[in-house]
Amino acid sequence: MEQLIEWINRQALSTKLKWTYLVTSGGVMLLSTLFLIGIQLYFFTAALVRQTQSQATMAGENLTAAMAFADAEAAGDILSALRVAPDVQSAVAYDAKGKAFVSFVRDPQSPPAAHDPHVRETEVDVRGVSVTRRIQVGSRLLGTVVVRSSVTSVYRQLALYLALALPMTLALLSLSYYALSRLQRYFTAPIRALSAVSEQISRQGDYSLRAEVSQAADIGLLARTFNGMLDRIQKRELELEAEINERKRIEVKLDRLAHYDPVTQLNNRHFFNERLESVLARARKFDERTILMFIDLDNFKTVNDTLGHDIGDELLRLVSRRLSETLRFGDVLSRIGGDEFGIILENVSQVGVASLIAEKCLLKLADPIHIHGHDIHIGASIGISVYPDDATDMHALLKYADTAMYYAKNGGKNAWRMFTPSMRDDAHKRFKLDNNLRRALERDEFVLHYQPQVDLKTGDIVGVEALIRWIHPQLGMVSPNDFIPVAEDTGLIVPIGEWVLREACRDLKRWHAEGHLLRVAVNLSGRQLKENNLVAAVLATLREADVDPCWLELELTESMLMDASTDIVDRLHALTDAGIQLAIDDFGTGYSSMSYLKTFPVRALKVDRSFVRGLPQDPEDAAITRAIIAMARSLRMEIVAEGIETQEQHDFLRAHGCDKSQGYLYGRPCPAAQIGQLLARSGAGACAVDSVV
Ligand SMILES: Nc1nc2c(ncn2[C@@H]2O[C@@H]3COP(=O)(O)O[C@H]4[C@@H](O)[C@H](n5cnc6c(=O)[nH]c(N)nc65)O[C@@H]4COP(=O)(O)O[C@H]3[C@H]2O)c(=O)[nH]1
Repeated sequence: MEQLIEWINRQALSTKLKWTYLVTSGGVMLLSTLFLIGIQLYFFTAALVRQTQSQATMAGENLTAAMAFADAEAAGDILSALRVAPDVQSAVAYDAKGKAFVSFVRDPQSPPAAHDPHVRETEVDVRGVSVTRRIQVGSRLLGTVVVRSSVTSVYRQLALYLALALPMTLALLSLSYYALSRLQRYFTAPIRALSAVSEQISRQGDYSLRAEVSQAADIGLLARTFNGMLDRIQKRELELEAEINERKRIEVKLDRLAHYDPVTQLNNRHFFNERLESVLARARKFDERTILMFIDLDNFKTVNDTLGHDIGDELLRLVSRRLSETLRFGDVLSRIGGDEFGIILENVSQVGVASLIAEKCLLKLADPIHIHGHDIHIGASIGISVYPDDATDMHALLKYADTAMYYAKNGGKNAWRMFTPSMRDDAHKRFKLDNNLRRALERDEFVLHYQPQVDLKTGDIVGVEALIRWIHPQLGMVSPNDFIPVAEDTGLIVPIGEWVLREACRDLKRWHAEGHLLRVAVNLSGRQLKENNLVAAVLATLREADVDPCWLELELTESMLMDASTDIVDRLHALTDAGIQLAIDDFGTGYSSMSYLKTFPVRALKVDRSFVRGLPQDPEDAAITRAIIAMARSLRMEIVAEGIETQEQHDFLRAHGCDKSQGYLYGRPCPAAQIGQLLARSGAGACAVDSVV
């Protein structure tokens, strides 16, 4: 039963309805047929009873004479006459004592109708009808006659009726089944269409499909509601799709931003570090060698500032293309900083490969790069560290490659350097310096020394150069050559430079107050020049110390001017407009082109001591020094020579028209107090140095 209910539940609604109709109508038909059969049975039996009664009555009347005369033969004939009635099975005449007198039996096998004075005159059972009639003359009873008819004919007629009714019922049921199927298909077509659409939607996920709206009120409403629901789902789906697409786009963009450099389309530092980590993990596992290279472009800043950022960007693109052309498939090239590139060479058999690749890179970058009519010469400084030879730790490898690159740059640029253990000590020292430098200012560990500058014509001290010294509590006196580059890298040079200027102005004010009118030269670092408030800060310091700007000379290097942006040029003009003098330090070592000198409001050139060293014997040094002095004259600039150690050098420079000199010959850098004593010895005004002139 449960299985049947389950089966019914599984059927479609249309099938259930169809079978409900069929079972109901089939049941009704069956019941009405049974009812008709019952009625038929009743009427047929009643007719048989009536017929048997009349036959018994007639037989009783006809038997009266034969029974009165005990004429068995005549009585037998009368009963045999009942043969013509097909339903009569037997007829028996009994005498008054109830003894059978004569009988008629159609079928000798079946028993004749028995006489029972106690039963009713008419007796009906399932096999037949028995009717008993009295035979009497007047009030004298002669006997009884019992006629029995069979109900076979009744059953036969009913069977005939059934034989006709049953096929008819089946035919009607089949017909109604067929008609119901057709009707049901017709009526349920909109529902099926609706479910087909919903099934298609769920299969294909296509929410643009719509159900056909039927005219039937209820299903039409259902279809309209269904379509309305689809409208909303489709709208939501489209919104969701747009939202997902937007999200994906942002994710891709963020991923690109996180891992790619938009200018060169190379991977960025973030990716580079991630990749290096995984490459090193692999190298560790398979005992492989990995090479790490840092490439820093030389002079990129100059190009960027002088030719503009568009050309700078294009230059980076072309450089990255050239670098990738030197590498093989699988090597990693990333832009890890403004003008810095990083290379990872995986699974390298020999360390020598690193130098080969570095050479190839330098060679590739040696050819000028043509951009918008400009021929740009760009070199590079390359630092190399090797896993596991130099270090096994990723951070150490990165630091060592950077240190080696720093060495390549400091060694004259356009070169490569492999990391060496001595560099490690240096890097360590730099690191220590960096940490200590931060505290040096607070702990007042800096002192200022001054080196006299002498007028070559008069021999008077006309100025001093302020040179910083760091008295480290453990390391002792640390050379500015060691800590100034670190201070520049870390940005600490800005507060340190401010301190130097403050100190120098204070000392100068004292000397001026003592009547020694001299000028102080202060070194300015490139980092300070980039500070927006440089001019304001310098003028404020001068104001604070009550020193006229004309007594201050700021020393710049050629490289600082070569890299100068328009902002910096404006700043330099603002300084000179305020009355401050500008001098170029270490002149002659940086750039071959002198044309930039016209752009900047420079008043003095300081000939680098490397040219002075060979004077007067070295013809080349002599020629260069003469040329520099001549050029300065034609540009109406003052010329100052550095590093004068001998009388011959002094004489040569004086003879060739050099204005001022500075060097150990006149005095080593010394504390302000000593300079004060030197000035005091020479009396008021500019003082002459005794040892020379
Ligand atoms: N062999 C030799 N050397 C001589 C002679 N005369 C002077 N010198 C040295 O040459 C350097 C001159 O300074 P510089 O070229 O500006 O070069 C300076 C300058 O670039 C930088 N520096 C020093 N003080 C400061 C400062 O306050 N600020 C900035 N930004 N840089 C500074 O450190 C550099 C080195 O300074 P110092 O070690 O004091 O070295 C000084 C000085 O001691 C000589 O006759 N022979």
